[in-house]
Amino acid sequence: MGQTFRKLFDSLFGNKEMRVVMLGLDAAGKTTILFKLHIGEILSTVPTIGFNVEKVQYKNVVFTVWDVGGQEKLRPLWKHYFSSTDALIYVVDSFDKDRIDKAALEFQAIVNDPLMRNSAILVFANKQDMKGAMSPTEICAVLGLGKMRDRRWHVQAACAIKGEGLYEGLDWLAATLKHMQAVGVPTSVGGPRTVS
Ligand SMILES: Nc1nc2c(ncn2[C@@H]2O[C@H](COP(=O)(O)OP(=O)(O)OP(=O)(O)O)[C@@H](O)[C@H]2O)c(=O)[nH]1
Ligand SMILES: [Mg+2]
Repeated sequence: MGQTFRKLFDSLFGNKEMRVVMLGLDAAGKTTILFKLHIGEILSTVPTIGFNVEKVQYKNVVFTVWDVGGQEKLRPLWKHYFSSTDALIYVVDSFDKDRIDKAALEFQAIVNDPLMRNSAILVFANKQDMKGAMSPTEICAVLGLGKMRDRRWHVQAACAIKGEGLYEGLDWLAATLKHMQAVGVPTSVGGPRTVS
């Protein structure tokens, strides 16, 4: 009986736990976003060697966010974080025009991986405070999102150091994941993760 109530409560209020992997080239702003979401202030960040992981609760959804270092030598490790992942947060430095094509290539490799074929995709077009930064529409075009008709994706303008756009992005993610689960669309592929 208790279990039944619990299930009813969860289905009404969406007390869900979601696994999210946050990727992007080095210096895109991933760790800044994680810190800002979790503790609401910015500590200075150093390039992540390996990963940071934090639980962030927002709108009855507990996001376990894996923030994985983005340096070139670390990118081959990204795939170890794909199994059982419900959502990808891909962070782009909108001011780094020199590396936007590289960011797009890495993005395509992630979203085309069989283990990521169901995951919802939130793109943060970060560093919008920088004069001359690419707009979310430009980022959307370069990443090739317009062609991805069978996926749930959203590009969110953000400025991580000021915290702008971050909760709007999570709003979309929470609503999208809840909707996918409510209508029975799978969000993840694979069994329990092996990397800890
Ligand atoms: N101007 C500006 N700088 C930002 C913003 N977000 C992050 N930064 C800066 O970008 C630099 C890199 O940020 P990190 O959060 O460490 O980047 P990362 O994606 O975690 O990098 P790796 O750990 O190497 O993969 C830091 O100096 C941040 O202060 C932003 O919105 N605007
Ligand atoms: Mg980092």
